[in-house]
Amino acid sequence: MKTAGGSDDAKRRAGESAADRVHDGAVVGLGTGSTAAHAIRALGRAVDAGLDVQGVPTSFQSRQLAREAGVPLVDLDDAERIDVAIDGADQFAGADLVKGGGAAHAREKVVDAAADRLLIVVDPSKRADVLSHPVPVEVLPDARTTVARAVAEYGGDPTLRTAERKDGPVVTDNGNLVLDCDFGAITDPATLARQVSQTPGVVEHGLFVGLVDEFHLGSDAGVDVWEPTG
Ligand SMILES: O=C[C@H](O)[C@H](O)[C@H](O)COP(=O)(O)O
Repeated sequence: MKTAGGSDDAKRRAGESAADRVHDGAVVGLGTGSTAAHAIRALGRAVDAGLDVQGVPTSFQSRQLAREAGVPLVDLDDAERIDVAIDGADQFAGADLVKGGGAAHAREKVVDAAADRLLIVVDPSKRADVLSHPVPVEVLPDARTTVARAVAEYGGDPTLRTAERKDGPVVTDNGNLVLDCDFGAITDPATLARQVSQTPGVVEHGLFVGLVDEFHLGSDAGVDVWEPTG
């Protein structure tokens, strides 16, 4: 599992803090990544202690982890509602995020946007004044070149994500490819998000604009919780 970034203790504090917010009877979106994994494990312990929840996984990884932790699952298309989603981020600035370091951002965005409340769990290494992390763009395999050309026209530098323990590209849970697109400093995330979304062949991108209800930032000292403004 990807563990880059801050300390595991900081991630654990953030994940446990968000899991504490989940009420009995809730349907919970289960984000992907090393920080959301701590929330899933904490939910599993809460289920052992009697909490009644159903989890909606956002990836193969979060489904497996939830199974191991004992969190009962419901598929996204069977869930009548999602009360709260808990998810990580690769970078945040103000209320906006870059996600998709684990290539799970397409399903994450569907679940996170459908949730009544989205709680984002992060550590201090994710904080920025302006977003500048390369934006993962999931593309239909045949559209890789045309999307890469369009991204270059928007001022981005696209790189096909390659696998670490397989020759060739990363293939997402949805059977698609990922272009990591470096736009430098992203001063207008909403406009860039619209441009990339409108590009034929793009399945989903990792810019999450205006979706967050609450941040849980774990550090070695504790957890800060706040609601973004604007
Ligand atoms: O595709 C993966 C997700 O968007 C993750 O939530 C994101 O990459 C953050 O992961 P981590 O908590 O491991 O840094």
